[in-house]
Amino acid sequence: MSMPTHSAAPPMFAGRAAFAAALAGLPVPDGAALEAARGRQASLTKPAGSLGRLEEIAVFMAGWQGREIPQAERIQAVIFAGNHGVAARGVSAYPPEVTRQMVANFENGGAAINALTAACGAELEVVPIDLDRPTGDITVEPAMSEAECLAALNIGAAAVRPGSDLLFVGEMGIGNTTPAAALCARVFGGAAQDWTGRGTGLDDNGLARKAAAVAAALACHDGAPRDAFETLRRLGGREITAMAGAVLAARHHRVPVLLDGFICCAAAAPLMADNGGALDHCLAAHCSAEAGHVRLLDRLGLDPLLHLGMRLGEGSGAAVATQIVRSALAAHAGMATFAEALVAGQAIA
Ligand SMILES: O=C(O)c1ccc[n+]([C@@H]2O[C@H](COP(=O)([O-])O)[C@@H](O)[C@H]2O)c1
Ligand SMILES: Cc1cc2nc[nH]c2cc1C
Repeated sequence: MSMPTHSAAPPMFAGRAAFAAALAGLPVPDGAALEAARGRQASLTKPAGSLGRLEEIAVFMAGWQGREIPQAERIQAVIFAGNHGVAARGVSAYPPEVTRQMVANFENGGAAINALTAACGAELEVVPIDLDRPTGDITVEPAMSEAECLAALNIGAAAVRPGSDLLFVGEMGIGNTTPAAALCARVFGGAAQDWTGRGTGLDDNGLARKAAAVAAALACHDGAPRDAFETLRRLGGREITAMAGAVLAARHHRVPVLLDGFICCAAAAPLMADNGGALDHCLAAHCSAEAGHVRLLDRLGLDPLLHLGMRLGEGSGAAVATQIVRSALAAHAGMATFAEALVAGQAIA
C-alpha cells in the first residue's frame, strides 16, 4: 500500500466553471480499437458470444485503452476517506472515530481491501481527507464550502495515474450512506425511504432516524441549483466528492473505471445527471446489499458484474470484480484464433 505523492501540477479543475466544462466535453472510446477488438473476438476459437459478458468487457477495455489487445497490468485502487457532520445524528451503527481507525488499518495492511487488492494485483493508495474536520451537517447546511468542494474534486483527480490500465475507487466514511442516499434522491427523485438502507447495520429505530435525516437534508437544499458541483457540495462529503473527481479525471485520461458499492455509485450519479454519457467508461463491479443500490444501478443504466451480498465499501466489491476483468482480458489476449488453431470457424447454417 502506498500513500499518494503530491505533484506540483496545476489542479485539473481550476474552479467550478472548469469542472462543468470538463464534465461537458468528454472523450469517447477509440472506434478503431473497438472494431479491432470485436473482430478479434469473432476470430477466437469459441462459438460466437459464448464468453458472454467477458466478450463485452474485453471490447469495452479495448475502446478505452485504445488498443485491440487491452492489458490489466497497471491496476490502480484508490480509497478516499472522509468524515460527516450528519454522523452526529445517530445515522450509523458505528462511531465516527472508526473512519480514522480503519485508515490506520488500511495503512497497516489489515483490512479486507488489503487482502483483496493483493489477490487481484491492484496497487492500493489511501487518501484520507481532513478527517479531523467533519463536513457540515447536510440536514441544516451545505456539506462543504465552494473551496472545500473544489479541493476534494481536485484531490480525487490528482490521485488518478494517467497510464493506468484500470482504476477502481472506493471509500471509507462512517455515516456516508446518509449523504449517498440524499444524493440519489436529489438526482433521481423519489422519497427518502426509497434510498435509505441500514448501512453498517442500523436497527429499525436507527433506520427511521436516518430516513428522517435524509428527508431533512432534501428539504433544506430543495431550492438550490441542481448542477453536479452544487449537488456534491451541498449533499456529498469529501471522500464522495473525491470519488466523483477521480471518475471524471479518469475519463479524461481514458482510464476505464470499476465502480464499487452504493456510496461510490451515488458519488458518480451527479456526473450522469449533468451529462448522460459521463459514466460510459465505467463498469459497475457489484450490487451491494445496501437497500438503494439496486434502484441506483437501474437509474445509472449499469448492470453489475457480481451479486455477492457484500456491503463493506472500501473498494472491496471492485477488487473482486477486477478478477472478472482480468479473466476477460486473459481470454481475449491468450486464445488462439480459428485460423491459428486450424478449427473450422463457421457454424453450420
Ligand atoms: O459499499 C457499500 O455499498 C456500503 C454499504 C454500506 C456500508 N458501507 C461502508 O460503511 C460505511 C458507511 O455506512 P454507515 O452505516 O456508517 O453510513 C462506509 O465506511 C462504507 O464504506 C458500504
Ligand atoms: C469496521 C468497518 C470497516 C469498514 N470498511 C468500510 N466501511 C467500514 C465500516 C466499518 C464499521
